[in-house]
Parts: sequence; C-alpha cells; structure tokens
Amino acid sequence: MTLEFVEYPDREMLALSLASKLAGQLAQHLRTNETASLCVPGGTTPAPVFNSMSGSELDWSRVTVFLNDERWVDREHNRSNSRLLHRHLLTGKAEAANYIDLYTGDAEPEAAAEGLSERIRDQLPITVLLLGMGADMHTASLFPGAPETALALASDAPLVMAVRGQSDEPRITLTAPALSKSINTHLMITGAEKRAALERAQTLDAKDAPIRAFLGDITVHWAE
Ligand SMILES: O=C1O[C@H](COP(=O)(O)O)[C@@H](O)[C@H](O)[C@H]1O
Repeated sequence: MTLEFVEYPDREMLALSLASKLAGQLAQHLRTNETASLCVPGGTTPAPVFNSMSGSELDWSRVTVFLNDERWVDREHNRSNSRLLHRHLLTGKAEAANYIDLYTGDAEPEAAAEGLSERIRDQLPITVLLLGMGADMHTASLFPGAPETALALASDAPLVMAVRGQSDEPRITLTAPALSKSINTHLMITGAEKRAALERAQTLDAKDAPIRAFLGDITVHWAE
C-alpha cells in the first residue's frame, strides 16, 4: 500500500498534469480492454482538470463516466454535480463518452439506489478513480460521523446508497465496495486547510475521517 504525495507549483500545473495522467491511464487500459470507466468528484475543485481532460485524444466512445456522488437536485441546479460535469468534462472530445447519471429524476434517492448499484456493478473495477475531499475530510458523500457512513464503509454495503441530513439536499453516493478496488486511484486537493485535514485524517478512524478508507494505493495531487 503506497500513498504518493505530489506537490505542484500552482493549481494550473496541477490541472494540466493530472488531466494528462488520468487520460494516459485510460488510454493505457484501452490498449488491452474494450472499455474503461472513469469516476470523478463534483464540488468546487475539479473543474480545471475537467476542462483540460475534455480535449484529450482518447476513444471516449469506449469510456463510461460517472460521479463519485450526486446531490439530489435538478440537473440545471447550481449545486448539481452533473451540471458541472456537462459544462467542463463531457464536452469537446469527451462528449462522446457514455455517461451514467446518478440523478435519475426519481422523487427520492432511495428509489434509485438499487438500480444504480446494478449499473455501477457493470463498470467495476473502476479503471480511473478521481476523488475529492472537503476540509471536513468527507469524500464522495461519505460524511464524518454520519449514520450512513459506517454502513457505506462496510465490505457488504450496496454499491450505491442514499444519504440524508448532511447537507442542504439528500444525496446519493458510491460506497467503499464500489470505490476501493479501483485500478488507479487519485485524490485532488488544494489549499493549506485541506492538506492539514488530509494529514489529520491519517490519524483517525474512517468513520470520523471517511477519506481515510481510500488512502491505501493512492496518488494525492496538491497545490496551494
Ligand atoms: O460535496 C462534495 O464535496 C466534495 C469536496 O468538494 P470541494 O467543493 O471541497 O472540492 C466532492 O469531492 C464531492 O464530490 C461533492 O459532492
């Protein structure tokens, strides 16, 4: 198990290098496999990586893209992770990718979880997983101390679970069994606060610092 920490001179360099790394790993996989999967975070940090990646020379038609997690809001809502993805990643060359939308339009995320678990199962193991992390050490929609987090970290958890009470809206998230056996795993964080949070997470239990569950074989990409 190796945690590699890569520090970049600035956020622009991080975005360019990381986008090239992720696209390279997908291309490498596609040399010997028919298809590949790419699982990415939402939130405020990854847009520059997505912008750069969307122009990558890849056979995107053989790549299936899905989010780590989604907020249960309409696709045009400003908190929709899917909206972010369509604006920054699934455009240009990457528009040809297949997309599994975690927001199904059902009234409640609970109604969608089982069907989504089946669709995600077909994509495992994830070829390239990019995670994000909040300053509170949450990743995907696995929040510190939340009742669902302990369930989602269990080895027999469903692949996709609904989460409530942790933010403005209900959410849906991939769980540890879906995320933890990925072929290539990366974490992207920026700023001193998140760097300190990541160091702290390494001393805590995953229930209280969910990112900890994924700090085995991982490359962490950081810039101030
Ligand atoms: O709510 C979320 O937060 C995390 C971290 O987001 P950031 O805004 O601090 O970059 C993100 O990884 C997750 O996908 C998102 O839904």
